[in-house]
Amino acid sequence: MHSSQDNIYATALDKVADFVFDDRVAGVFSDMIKRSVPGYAQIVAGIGDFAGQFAEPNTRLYDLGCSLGASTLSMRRHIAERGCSITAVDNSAAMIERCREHLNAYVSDTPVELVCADIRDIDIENASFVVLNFTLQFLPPEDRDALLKKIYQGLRPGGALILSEKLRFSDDVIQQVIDKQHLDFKRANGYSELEISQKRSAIENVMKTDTLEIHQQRFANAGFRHHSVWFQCFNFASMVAVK
Ligand SMILES: Nc1ncnc2c1ncn2[C@@H]1O[C@H](C[S@+](CC[C@H]([NH3+])C(=O)[O-])CC(=O)[O-])[C@@H](O)[C@H]1O
Ligand SMILES: O=C(O)C(=O)Cc1ccccc1
Repeated sequence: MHSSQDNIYATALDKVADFVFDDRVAGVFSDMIKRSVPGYAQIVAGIGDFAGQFAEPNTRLYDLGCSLGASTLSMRRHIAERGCSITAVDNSAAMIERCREHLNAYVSDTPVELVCADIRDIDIENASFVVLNFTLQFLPPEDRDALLKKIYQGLRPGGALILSEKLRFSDDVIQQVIDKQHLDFKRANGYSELEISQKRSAIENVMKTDTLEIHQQRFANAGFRHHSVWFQCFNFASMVAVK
């Protein structure tokens, strides 16, 4: 197992294709997400702490859009209850393959079921804890409400959902000043202007961000009466919702 530096957008491309989670991206993903998402490490650590708080004996925990398994590993380290299992799902075969290697590199009493599937097609049952760590933003916007409803239905009373997302701001001035902070974060992490702009073109059609207000409305529509942002750095936020 090795992780390489992300230089996917370092050379000028004639045409920037839509971003996909293929083998090439999977191979550099740890580096890419750390250098692109401010607060990522703190959020993943927090997900582990929340898992420790919400895991109930003989229940399931879900990591939806698990990529290389960072959130699953963090959850697994904090589960002290008996009879828990984690279901980690991603529809990228390249991610699932590498995720399996990461999980096998550590020992744990908590079993992980790794599923290569679309999170819109899986059943969610007997869940004490569900994680969507930067995954909902990749679903077509019209499919997001149904997924949150399915999660709410699959959660046990007192169970929780963690939803982390890149936010968009309806106020244009705020959008611009906070986006500048994110761009500076990427520059400080060694991304060139070319890399930043080509990546931006690659994700603009596949990652449609919502405002915080839309997320709050979606939680309420799904049935969640308790929800709050628990972490935010610039335009990246993580929310907790409790059934
Ligand atoms: N419909 C879908 N069904 C299943 N998987 C999907 C779908 N759409 C996208 N994905 C998967 O969601 C993941 C999003 S990355 C999550 C990071 C991780 N949670 C982490 O804590 O490190 C976030 C990012 O790249 O910004 C990718 O692995 C996709 O293949
Ligand atoms: O890179 C960015 O600018 C982002 O907004 C976040 C991101 C991180 C990893 C894959 C896709 C998007």
